Amino acid sequence: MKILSGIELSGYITERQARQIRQLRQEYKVFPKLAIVQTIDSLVIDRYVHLKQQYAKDILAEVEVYKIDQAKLIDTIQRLNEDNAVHGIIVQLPLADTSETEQAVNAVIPAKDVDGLSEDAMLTPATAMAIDWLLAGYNVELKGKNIAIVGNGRLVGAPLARLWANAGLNVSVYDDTTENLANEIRKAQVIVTATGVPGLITSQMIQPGAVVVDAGTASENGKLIGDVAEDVRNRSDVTITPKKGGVGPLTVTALFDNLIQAARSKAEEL
Ligand SMILES: Nc1nc(=O)c2c([nH]1)NC[C@@H]1CN(c3ccc(C(=O)N[C@@H](CCC(=O)O)C(=O)O)cc3)C=[N+]21
Repeated sequence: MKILSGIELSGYITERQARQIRQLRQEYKVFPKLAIVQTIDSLVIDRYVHLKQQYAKDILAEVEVYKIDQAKLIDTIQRLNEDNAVHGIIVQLPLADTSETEQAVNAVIPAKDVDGLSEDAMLTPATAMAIDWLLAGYNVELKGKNIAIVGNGRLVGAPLARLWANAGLNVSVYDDTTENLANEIRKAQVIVTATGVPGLITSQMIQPGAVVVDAGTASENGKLIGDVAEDVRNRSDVTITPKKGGVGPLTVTALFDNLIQAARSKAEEL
């Protein structure tokens, strides 16, 4: 088993980001700030938010967390849209009431949409960017390969499929309800999975020498658990993301790359 280490790759990018932020602060007096809006009080969500705050500290970015009642969500987003000191806004998903997800992510103005989740997003969605970086960083050639994306969610599957289809790659999108999922996935040399169904992807679905990216984030007893079954990790021919330190940390890094870009656009206006 060969490992695709997101944490290792992110180390290099973090250094570059710290330099970029130092320059923005010193030369332009722009202090990149991310606002995180959260409507659920849960340990898992709190931990994700905490990871972003920790990362920000390392690169000298600023983070403000708004834990609010969902009734105030749209108002809060609009206020942050207008706040000149805020360069990026993320609506931490899931929302307490998921029926408003569409409306909420679309309320973020495109220039500050560092998650890249709204319909008119200008920036690349962070998780898609992270997975793209990870494979490029480990020299995994995507051109000419059959790529299976399992899961068509708003955070990972859908934006990644769009990114890669636009790049002319051969992507097929499935989910946990696809009939004969095993047969479909077996055709792929590269598999990205983000369904949140633990153990969905088993060894018998995976062709020899395949590359597997597990971006599933189900949680069981407060522990993060991916989509890939244990038997896949026992294979010596497969290249795969680790249980910890895979896509997750790179997603945070990608998010801050978008924040830096948003802050730079602001600096150029000055
Ligand atoms: N609007 C929005 N944007 C998001 O980007 C977003 C979101 N909502 N909602 C929740 C998911 C989840 N997510 C993760 C980020 C980092 C790790 C991460 O770094 N995980 C560590 C482990 C962390 C630990 O459990 O200690 C790892 O994989 O090694 C995981 C998951 C971002 N999300």
